[in-house]
Amino acid sequence: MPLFGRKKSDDPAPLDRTREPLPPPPEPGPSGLRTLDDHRDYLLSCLEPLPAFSQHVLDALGLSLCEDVYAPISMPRFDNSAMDGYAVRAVDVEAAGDESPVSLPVVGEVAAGQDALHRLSPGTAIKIMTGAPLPAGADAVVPYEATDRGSSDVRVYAPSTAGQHVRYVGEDVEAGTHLFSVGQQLGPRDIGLLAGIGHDQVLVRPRPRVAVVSTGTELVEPGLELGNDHQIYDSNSYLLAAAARQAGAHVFRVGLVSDDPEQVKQLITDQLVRADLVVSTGGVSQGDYDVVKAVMPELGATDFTQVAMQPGKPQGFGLVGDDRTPMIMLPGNPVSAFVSFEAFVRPAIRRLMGVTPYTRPTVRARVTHPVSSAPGRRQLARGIVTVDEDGTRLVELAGGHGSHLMADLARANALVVLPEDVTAVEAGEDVDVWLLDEVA
Ligand SMILES: Nc1nc2c(c(=O)[nH]1)N[C@H]1C(S)=C(S)[C@@H](COP(=O)(O)OP(=O)(O)OC[C@H]3O[C@@H](n4cnc5c(N)ncnc54)[C@H](O)[C@@H]3O)O[C@H]1N2
Ligand code: MOO
Ligand SMILES: [Mg+2]
Repeated sequence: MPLFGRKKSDDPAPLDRTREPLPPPPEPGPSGLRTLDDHRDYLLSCLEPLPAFSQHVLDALGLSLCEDVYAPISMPRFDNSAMDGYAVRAVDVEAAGDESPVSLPVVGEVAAGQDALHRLSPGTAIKIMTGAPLPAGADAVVPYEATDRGSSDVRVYAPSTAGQHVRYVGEDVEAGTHLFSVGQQLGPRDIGLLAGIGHDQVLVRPRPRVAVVSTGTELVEPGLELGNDHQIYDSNSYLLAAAARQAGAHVFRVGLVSDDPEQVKQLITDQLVRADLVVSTGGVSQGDYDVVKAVMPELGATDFTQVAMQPGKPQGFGLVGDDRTPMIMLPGNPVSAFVSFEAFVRPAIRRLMGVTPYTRPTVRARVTHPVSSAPGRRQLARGIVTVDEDGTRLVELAGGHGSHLMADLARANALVVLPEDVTAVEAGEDVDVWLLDEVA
């Protein structure tokens, strides 16, 4: 069954989200706001990995395996040649040298894919190509370069030893070997090995179908004319669709909807037939037109809260519609939306995919300039990480803290994570960072 374009009703065992009530949301932390960790853990506790599908191995790239895989065949399947040359008995050419070549009659030939029809008799040679089965009676291969490449007789100019240039059955993988475990995320080399043992299908968790929606009456689709002096282009649905795709999701970028309660409700409802997760931006703060917060409780999403983080303080979450599809409602400022994606949506996508760890690994880096942070909030500042000639990881901030500063976000390659109780870091101190890109 194709994974793309599948409807939820196609799922072999649709998730039954109706039985278990949601756990109660966590209590506020020391600052009076919910901590980032509590909010993320709460979201994750309300999600379960998607049901497994049998999938073509190539389309399983990046997906999490739902079966243990054992090798049905050995690799190599048979003793074979590692070189183009002549199959011989090593003992027949042990005296060979530049000045004292050994001459052997060539009694046959075997290429890759062919059966080795003849048994090698003592004192003879059989032409053999790389990957061809070693004829019975032979125990070594002499490469062409050590011979005169003769056709009816061959002169061998170098001695050989038993086993030379022979690849033995099972020396790579023995039939029955346990190769892959449940939960393993498949990379290109794994897919090569799966194909090598003959698997065209594997059982994996599918890519979550993630619908991304921007809300805001001021928004205009990129490529269209801005209608008045105060309209802006919708960057969030592109930013988050790209980030979700990079995280492994199959993304539907739904685009934008104005701050009209009925339109927001209708558009979200329309997505529920296909989405495993809905992500929206905007409309979750205190404003008069913050409609997401106003209308989503009618569809079942009720957890609107403030998280002790900067940026990304206002957050919404809930299960919406009859089948209680998870929906994460992020703040509208683009940097807040992105940082919230990293803190909550990326882990949620990974949880749906059954891929661990859910969170980005934290690494350490040395700040090159002093950094300040608001008390009581976990700071997730845009940073630029480099590696100096001693191999020390350095980080400087990319511009200011403003959550509208998109160009600084684009040139950053990391988020600098400062704990809630830290208000200042001096140059030369080490801090935690999440690397967003590979840093040399
Ligand atoms: N009185 C208060 N006002 C605000 C508070 C607060 O605590 N009290 N919090 C501020 C913080 S922090 C954030 S973050 C924002 C969150 O706002 P909303 O989630 O309600 O988002 P909007 O009001 O819809 O938009 C905020 C801002 O972002 C721009 N935006 C929205 N969507 C997009 C998009 N798709 N592409 C580009 N830019 C977008 C929008 O034009 C606004 O400038 O609230 C603060 N206010
Ligand atoms: O929380 Mo807002 O995201 O600080 O700008
Ligand atoms: Mg607002």
